[in-house]
Amino acid sequence: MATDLNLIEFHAGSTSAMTGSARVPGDKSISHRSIMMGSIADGITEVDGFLEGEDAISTMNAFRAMGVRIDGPDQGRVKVHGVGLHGLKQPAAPLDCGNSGTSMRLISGLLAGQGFDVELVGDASLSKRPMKRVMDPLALMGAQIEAQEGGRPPLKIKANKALKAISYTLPMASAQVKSCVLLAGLYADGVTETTEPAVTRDHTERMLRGFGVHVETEGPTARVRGGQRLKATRIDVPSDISSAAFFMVAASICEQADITLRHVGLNPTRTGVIDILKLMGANIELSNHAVVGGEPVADVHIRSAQLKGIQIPEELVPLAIDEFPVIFVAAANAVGTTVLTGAEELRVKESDRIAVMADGLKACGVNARPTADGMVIEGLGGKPGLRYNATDIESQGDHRIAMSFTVAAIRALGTMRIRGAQTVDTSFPGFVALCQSLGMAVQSVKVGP
Ligand SMILES: O=C(O)C1=C[C@@H](OP(=O)(O)O)[C@@H](O)[C@H](O)C1
Ligand SMILES: C=C(OP(=O)(O)O)C(=O)O
Repeated sequence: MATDLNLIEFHAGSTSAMTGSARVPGDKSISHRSIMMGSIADGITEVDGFLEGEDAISTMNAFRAMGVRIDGPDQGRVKVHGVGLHGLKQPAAPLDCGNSGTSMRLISGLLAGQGFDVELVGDASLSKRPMKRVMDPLALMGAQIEAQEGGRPPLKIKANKALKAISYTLPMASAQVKSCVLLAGLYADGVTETTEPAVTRDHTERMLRGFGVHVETEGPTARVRGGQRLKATRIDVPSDISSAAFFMVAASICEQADITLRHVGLNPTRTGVIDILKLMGANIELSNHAVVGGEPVADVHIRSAQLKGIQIPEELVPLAIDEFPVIFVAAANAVGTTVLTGAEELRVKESDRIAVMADGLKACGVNARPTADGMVIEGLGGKPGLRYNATDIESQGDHRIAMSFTVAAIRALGTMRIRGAQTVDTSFPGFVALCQSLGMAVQSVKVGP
């Protein structure tokens, strides 16, 4: 996708009331993994609630190109006809991971131990993101991978059917790196072990177990023995808490809001955003708790609240890593100062989310000071009636930037134009319709060819 072009703009205006209930689309992390594991399983895996966003579709197309039959998606239903642990075939062309870091990093782990050469490419944003973090452990396992200057995509992976098991301590808190090594570990001789410096999302470990693989976890360490076969299963994908987060903040900062988000995935390695918003004084209640396919879910009820600035606890950072763009919007509307530290990973996402959010908030009249590993934001919420300036925002090829400023517009003085907003389809197809259904004043306007 041409992420640097302005094809779609969102025109978002102030909103004083939000009501209703909604179900946001399926979890992106779980959707990717359902295709990857379904593809190398024995038998047919049926998936419900699959995210029909471009990132998950990139993963789907990559496995189709390696000979896997995948039916759907049809209203969230997908059938993956697994080819078994050693059944993937060499693709005829490079695999296009689009905008998706998860696709490139997890697939490189799965493909490091295959009997064929393969190349992984991505769009302009993905082509700037660091891949050395997965190349280093895979090289220790004996994989041969070439990248561009500075370890950037494209990645060329050489055929190699003799991976060695390793014991790897991750230098950064990254579920993508952990998952990459564990997936490569399925093809290694012996037990592969990862140790993470802080808790990160554990969907890979949970889903591997769902496919009958024995994964041992002990504190920060996960272990998998190579050669275990995966048995096809059913997967019910919960709604993505990262997508729900936009409405948690929207309803919190809106003057009169009372909304419910249904069936949201509440895996404890993902709920940092709820903890952070509650520390800021948000009015969030959970009900209808259930467990689907090994993942906890619940309905999330949010009402308006006067938020206050906080020092964000560092241990919550990896548990809310994708939600910081919209947490910054919450902070901009709080009373007092919010300080984030220990979040340098935000600089290597689809955009540099510290720099891009600070620039956008400053253009809105908010005092936002970026730091090397976070941000200091002086909230405007304490001054009754003070609303920030409406302004134009560039999404910079980053879906979460586009959606965060759509939420920010709730308290803008006039209409905000969010440029390059087509990128939202990577993780949240139907975003604008869902905003409208809850009462937000936003339009999608086609401006490009
Ligand atoms: O494993 C995953 O599905 C993801 C892990 C996180 O990335 P990192 O591992 O780079 O922190 C997150 O930002 C990304 O959206 C999805
Ligand atoms: C960082 C993200 O995704 P990915 O790394 O898969 O591109 C995200 O969705 O915010």
